[in-house]
Amino acid sequence: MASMIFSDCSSSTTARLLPLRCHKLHRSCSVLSFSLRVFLPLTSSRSFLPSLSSFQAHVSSTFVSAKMATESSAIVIDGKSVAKQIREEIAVEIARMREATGIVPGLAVILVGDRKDSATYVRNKKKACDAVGINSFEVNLPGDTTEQEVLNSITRFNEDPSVHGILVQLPLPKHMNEEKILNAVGIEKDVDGFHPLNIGRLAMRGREPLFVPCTPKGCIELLHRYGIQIKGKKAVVIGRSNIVGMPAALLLQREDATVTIVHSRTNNPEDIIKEADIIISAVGQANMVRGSWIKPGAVIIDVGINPVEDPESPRGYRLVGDVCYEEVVKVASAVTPVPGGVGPMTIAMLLSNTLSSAKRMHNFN
Ligand SMILES: NC(=O)C1=CN([C@@H]2O[C@H](COP(=O)(O)OP(=O)(O)OC[C@H]3O[C@@H](n4cnc5c(N)ncnc54)[C@H](OP(=O)(O)O)[C@@H]3O)[C@@H](O)[C@H]2O)C=CC1
Ligand SMILES: Nc1nc(=O)c2c([nH]1)NC[C@@H]1CN(c3ccc(C(=O)N[C@@H](CCC(=O)O)C(=O)O)cc3)C=[N+]21
Repeated sequence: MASMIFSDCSSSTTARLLPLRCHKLHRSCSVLSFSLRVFLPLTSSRSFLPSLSSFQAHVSSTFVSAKMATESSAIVIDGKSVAKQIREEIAVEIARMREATGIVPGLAVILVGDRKDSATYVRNKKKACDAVGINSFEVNLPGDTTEQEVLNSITRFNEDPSVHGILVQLPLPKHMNEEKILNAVGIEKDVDGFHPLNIGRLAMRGREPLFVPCTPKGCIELLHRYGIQIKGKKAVVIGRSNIVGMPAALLLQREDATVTIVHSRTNNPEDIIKEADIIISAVGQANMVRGSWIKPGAVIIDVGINPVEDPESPRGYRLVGDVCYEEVVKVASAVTPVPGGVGPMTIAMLLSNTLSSAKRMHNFN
């Protein structure tokens, strides 16, 4: 996690989710002078999962024309609710598979070292597995363990038929060769989608990866489920890491967006970002993207998870995104909050990849 910092943005009003009636009708929102398309969550026909929508059941159309509100005008893309819905869909599928075949999907997580944030993520993944009926296997190794010991655990899980997905929690301790370790995960169990063969296939036209990395997949799934068109749009991805930025850009391109990547050496990033219809930010800098950088009506997916000091919070800090939420919510047409945006989707996609893996291995559709 990035170190804690104060930011101007964090000192203004606290970000709040819009009430659902604002998503639905928009009559309760005050109106500005220009129109925009308002996006409603929907069970995407392109979704990898069957249609099952509880919180959307009352919403009949994909798009509703509406006016932009003067304050807190953007639609809040509610990743927490969408992730919950997806987990429910996955649980139904897992039960169906178990009843038909007796097979229960299994996910193995390898955690090396004692980083608090990593331990929290791993705990949350285990809870999520339990809730949907995935067996979870966990290996905790001390920070000073050898690379060989990590490789041994991977080999064991590669050979274990009750394990359908293997995740090595990142970051690894500095003395370890991340490339060597990630390469050891069998490609058919690479539910993180970090194996170079999966990433290579993602990058190539006409090739299909066995798994798509969870966080970028979660970003695209949110766009689909909110009926936000990607094809033909100008998209900017901020950040080019192997686990988020780069695969997010590849996925957007596969969805027929025209994609630009902004990174730490980009000149005049604001000018490039201002052109974008869709922005995915994965930087790790609290509140970096300001309202003035955004084209009115743009859609913003904020991947950043940044702790900022907050004496009023029980933990002494709270999490904010890369985007100055209070500012962009007034300019964008839709935005993901932090927390409650992309984070829960990452875990939902991990469960989904694990289920797909088990189905593929056992030829179950
Ligand atoms: N919600 C979720 O599920 C997840 C959230 N995260 C969060 O997303 C954020 C990014 O994670 P990750 O991709 O692993 O981070 P990395 O540190 O690996 O990558 C950050 C990227 O941002 C770029 N960058 C850094 N500073 C700037 C800047 N000022 N302007 C433009 N680009 C910049 C870097 O550029 P360069 O390449 O030039 O160095 C790099 O490409 C973090 O906050 C992390 O906690 C991560 C994974 C999952
Ligand atoms: N091999 C590997 N795969 C990963 O997918 C991976 C990883 N390593 N290392 C670390 C990052 C980070 N990551 C997150 C997952 C969920 C939330 C999440 O659920 N966040 C909640 C908030 C949680 C809280 O309050 O602490 C939210 O945004 O609402 C965040 C971050 C996965 N990562």
